[in-house]
Amino acid sequence: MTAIRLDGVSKVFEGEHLAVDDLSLDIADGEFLVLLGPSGCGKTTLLRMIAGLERVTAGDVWFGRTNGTQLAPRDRGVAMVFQTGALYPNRTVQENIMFPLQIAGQDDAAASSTAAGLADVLSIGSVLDRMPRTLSGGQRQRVAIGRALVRRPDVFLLDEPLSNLDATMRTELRQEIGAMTRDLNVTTIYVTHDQVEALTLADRIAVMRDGRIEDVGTPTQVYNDPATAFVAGFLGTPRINLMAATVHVTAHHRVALDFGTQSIALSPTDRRSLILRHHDGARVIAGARSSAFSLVTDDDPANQLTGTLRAFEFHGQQSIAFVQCGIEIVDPDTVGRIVPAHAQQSAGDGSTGRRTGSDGAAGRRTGGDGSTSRRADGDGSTGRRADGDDSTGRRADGDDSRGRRADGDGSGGWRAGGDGSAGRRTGSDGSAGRRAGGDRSTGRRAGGDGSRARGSGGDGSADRGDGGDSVWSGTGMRDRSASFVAKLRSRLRPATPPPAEPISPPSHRRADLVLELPADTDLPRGTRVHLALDTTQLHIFDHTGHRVDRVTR
Ligand SMILES: Nc1ncnc2c1ncn2[C@@H]1O[C@H](COP(=O)(O)OP(=O)(O)OP(=O)(O)O)[C@@H](O)[C@H]1O
Repeated sequence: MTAIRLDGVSKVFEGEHLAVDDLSLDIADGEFLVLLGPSGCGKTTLLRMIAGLERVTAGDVWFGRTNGTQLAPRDRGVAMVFQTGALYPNRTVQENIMFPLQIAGQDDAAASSTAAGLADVLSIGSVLDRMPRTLSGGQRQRVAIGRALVRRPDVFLLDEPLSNLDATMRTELRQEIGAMTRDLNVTTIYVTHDQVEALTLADRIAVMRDGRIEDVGTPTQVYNDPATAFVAGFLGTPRINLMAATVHVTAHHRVALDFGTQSIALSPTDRRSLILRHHDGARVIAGARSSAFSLVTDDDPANQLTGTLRAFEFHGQQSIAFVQCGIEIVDPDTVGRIVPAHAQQSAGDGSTGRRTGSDGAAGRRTGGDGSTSRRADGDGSTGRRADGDDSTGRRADGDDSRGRRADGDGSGGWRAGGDGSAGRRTGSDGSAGRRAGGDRSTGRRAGGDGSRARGSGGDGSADRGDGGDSVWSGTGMRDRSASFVAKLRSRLRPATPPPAEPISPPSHRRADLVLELPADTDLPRGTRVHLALDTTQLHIFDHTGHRVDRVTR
């Protein structure tokens, strides 16, 4: 059992591929934290850096008061379960589970008894003598979990453990993982791109994009009060409707959101009105989940949007309506994505912010067009050697990048409103203190013996790790690499002055509002529909996708 602190952690893969970008986060002792995000955002890389299976290019990983950045995997008190629980094929279920205890020197009788007890808890007591090849996928994952937990690790890491299971098995095992980790009170980090798993399991969810945390909070917070348009779009089915709007301030300081052919008024007492009335003409994004809309009749005086029902789908429990209102709909996946400087320049013709945005993002992540340009700028390794700076350089660069981001956020004149730093801010604000190790720490602590050696990777992760590599053990080397990361980042986002438009403009990929309606709603296609919009349920983002009203966790 231990708290974890990630302090400015970055990972650069070969080819200047920045997979994790200056990420800071506190995870409380006993907390269940879910890393949620789309494929390729850096979740697994981050998990592997915590496990010691991947070198940290810059930053530090703390386990309690111990700086574990240089610790070998087996010395971290960490156990990890992978997507496909790798088992020893020639050992029975019981032998698989008891193996870590045997390695630790426990006698066979005691190890066997502990393994059998744990197998019962995991509902695999009846298959103790079976070989792994005869098990279902769900049973195999249970064995892998048992083997990881048998030595009571301080930290339990799970990387998409349910992704190969069918829906029923996922639900079942998901609930068991939740119950078991709470009973054991082990600090758990769980990687998934499945929002249901995240919302149902987590004490807190950290939503990642492009190697950074965009938002972190309880499931209710990130769902009901998302810090960015991307987070709002990632959580919830159907996806939130993100409508491009222009702020219109009347002579009487009333604020309306103008969607082109139609508009809605905000209540004068709405706190967003108080912010937006200073931003007449600003482009914003109004996010409304389906629940914010209700079907009304034409003469209803409420704030209304009118449209034509283009399609209507029966989904059993409810129906989904696609309503054309002539409103530009913003794609949550691209809004606010940072465009590398070279991609902006090379886009040149300005024809397509959209294309620039996605090329830029891909380039940065895959070393596609982006890496070519970067090399032209100068080789990363040369920069690193030439720099050869100490930690001061790193901190200066780091601060610089933070400041730059804050500037960038506000480039649309939104500095007073949303600074968009919620992820970073909440990630490092000592939220550990808030959770205070959970109310559930007592039982677990009483049960464990607290020894660090205890949890040394029951899954054999120690054998696979490279965290003890002596090349990386020198402080100077790490600081130089930190400096390298800062340099690399500065090429992605130029330091000063901030580019006029560092953020890819929102792209609009669909023209329908998507609404959930009762299953028995009877509406033919082509019907003219009137939708009342409850503006108190609106989330309003600036053009970079950050909330205009500050999100504090
Ligand atoms: N060993 C590696 N060498 C180079 N690039 C890598 C390596 N491992 C991961 N990457 C890249 O780093 C980025 C982050 O990968 P990572 O596996 O951490 O993402 P993820 O969020 O876990 O994705 P998924 O949900 O698909 O597993 C990806 O673009 C990936 O291609």
